Amino acid sequence: GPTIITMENEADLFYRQMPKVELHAHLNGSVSFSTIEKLMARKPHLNIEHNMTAILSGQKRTLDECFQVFKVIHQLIDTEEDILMVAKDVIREFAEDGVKYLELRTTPREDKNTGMTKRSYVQTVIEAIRQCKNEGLDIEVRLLVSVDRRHGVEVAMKTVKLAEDFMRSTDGFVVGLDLSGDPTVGHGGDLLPALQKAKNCGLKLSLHLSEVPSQVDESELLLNIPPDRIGHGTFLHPEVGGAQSLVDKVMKNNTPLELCLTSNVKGQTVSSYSNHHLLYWYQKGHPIVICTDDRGVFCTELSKEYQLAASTFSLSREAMWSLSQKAIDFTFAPDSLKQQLHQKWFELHPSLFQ
Ligand SMILES: CNc1ncnc2c1ncn2[C@@H]1O[C@H](COP(=O)(O)O)[C@@H](O)[C@H]1O
Ligand SMILES: [Zn+2]
Repeated sequence: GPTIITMENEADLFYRQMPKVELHAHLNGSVSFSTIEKLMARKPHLNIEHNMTAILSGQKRTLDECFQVFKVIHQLIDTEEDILMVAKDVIREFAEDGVKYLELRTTPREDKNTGMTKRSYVQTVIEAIRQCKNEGLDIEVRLLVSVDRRHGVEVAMKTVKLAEDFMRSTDGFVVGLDLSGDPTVGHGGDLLPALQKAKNCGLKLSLHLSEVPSQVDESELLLNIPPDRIGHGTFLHPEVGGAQSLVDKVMKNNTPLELCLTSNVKGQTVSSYSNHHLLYWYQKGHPIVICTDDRGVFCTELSKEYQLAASTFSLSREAMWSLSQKAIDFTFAPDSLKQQLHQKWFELHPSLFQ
């Protein structure tokens, strides 16, 4: 029959073709269903089903239940071979969605049974980035090493050392450190020495901050470092129980916020798309960047997040383009690469806005 191009299809295409920057993507949360299927075939004895690794559309979970999902995914991905396949698939899929610059983040894991060490884990992710580059994929990828706040300051210190070693030894692939993990466990303040050490040695810092309510004291301490970017910042502003002093600090330092709409709605820290704090910061003209967080777990795409933000807040395509272009300046990439990306955006603009 005839092909009917609906408005939705046309918008899908527009946001997929729009060049984009992804700055907040956890590797193991970004694994697509097709990759999960390959992993399940490798490990049939685990008896894992799809609804254990992803939160389908219309479904919601508590944040706590989201963290149970990561445990299942981690069971499926426990060898260097798995990591290589997963990282390559994730990079390829971001490229297919029109992402031109990707900062992946991941928590180094070791596995006594398979012989995987934290060092070989990071090495393997870097190998995947190299292979994708050699295959000519139209995407630049950099890596942030993640500190899981649940594991405490000693592990954090070791992770920082590992990140530092890789930053110095591997032609610029490792650019920073991420603080993540279940925000209801542990206190970010305990990790200050590790985060400070990372900052001092030249690693850029992206910190999950105020992802859940009642973390004013912790956020205050973390903002004093200060971080180079903030993940979520959902409960920073006074209207949601944060504090004006936190907002003032973020604004004084002009610290960009990484915002992940679907993640926050499906994890129920934000009650609906229209109540997302994107609007609060956007109206202030504060630097924000739209991200996916965990595109596999939350069943989304970066293009979809842009489309959702545009439709929820009635933002024009030019406004969305401008957001994606400004995000180039919030990357942890060197200036030369930022310039190349700006050039790419400049060249692609006419093809999207005739
Ligand atoms: C939903 N909001 C979130 N808040 C905090 N941390 C999160 C997160 N989503 C993911 N992670 C962090 O990323 C890990 C999975 O990827 P990697 O194994 O590191 O690649 C999770 O175990 C958690 O530590
Ligand atoms: Zn995150």
